[in-house]
Amino acid sequence: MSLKASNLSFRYGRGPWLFRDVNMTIEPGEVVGLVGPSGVGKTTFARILAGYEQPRQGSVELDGQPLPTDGFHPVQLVWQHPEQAVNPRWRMREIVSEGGQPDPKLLEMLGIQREWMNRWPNELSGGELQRFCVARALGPNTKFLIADEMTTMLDAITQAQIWQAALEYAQPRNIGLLVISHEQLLIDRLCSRVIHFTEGQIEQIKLFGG
Ligand SMILES: Nc1ncnc2c1ncn2[C@@H]1O[C@H](COP(=O)(O)OP(=O)(O)OP(=O)(O)O)[C@@H](O)[C@H]1O
Repeated sequence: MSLKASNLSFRYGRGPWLFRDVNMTIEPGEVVGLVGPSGVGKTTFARILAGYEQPRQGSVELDGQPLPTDGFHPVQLVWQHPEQAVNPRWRMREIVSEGGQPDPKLLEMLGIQREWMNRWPNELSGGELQRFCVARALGPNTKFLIADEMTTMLDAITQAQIWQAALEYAQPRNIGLLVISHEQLLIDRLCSRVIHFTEGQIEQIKLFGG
């Protein structure tokens, strides 16, 4: 069940091409880093993989099949602004089960307290809200998780707790992870492979530890 991007090209409107003919494959259970300078197109690339944006050229396939255009998306994206990723009119209980009932074990691993379930999104801190977004993204049908600066705005302890839970939960389930971050230490610690996104292309793929 690999996630494969083939010859992906994208530009906004008539603007310059952000990237052209990008090829990338992530295997199930793999933890891959994606790094590159600000504004180079990493978030846009992530949005295409998760089905929020259509490529101008090329395709994204999961296990050789096009990604579904409706229903639950097997490639889930968590980005750095949880408050913009939730419906403010829903209670947390509804939000977290948007893609299916979350595993209670995962909620516990993420430190989600039962009493938070009845709250509205604006009654939680950014870190508490992001825990819910991670729980929602690691739903029962998720095959790949794209973490786009997922813990950038959080303190070191919360950051470590969320990553530990995400990895501990994803790995035995063979969920692949794409970690987009400017924090080199985080990338070094988590990823077995790092993709460098530079002007318009994926420039090199560096392998660690085989
Ligand atoms: N909806 C949009 N319409 C037009 N241009 C956009 C749009 N969204 C992003 N861009 C532009 O596309 C370029 C790439 O943005 P993107 O957010 O994908 O980069 P990034 O590599 O993730 O950057 P960062 O590391 O700062 O998050 C930027 O120049 C940005 O201004």
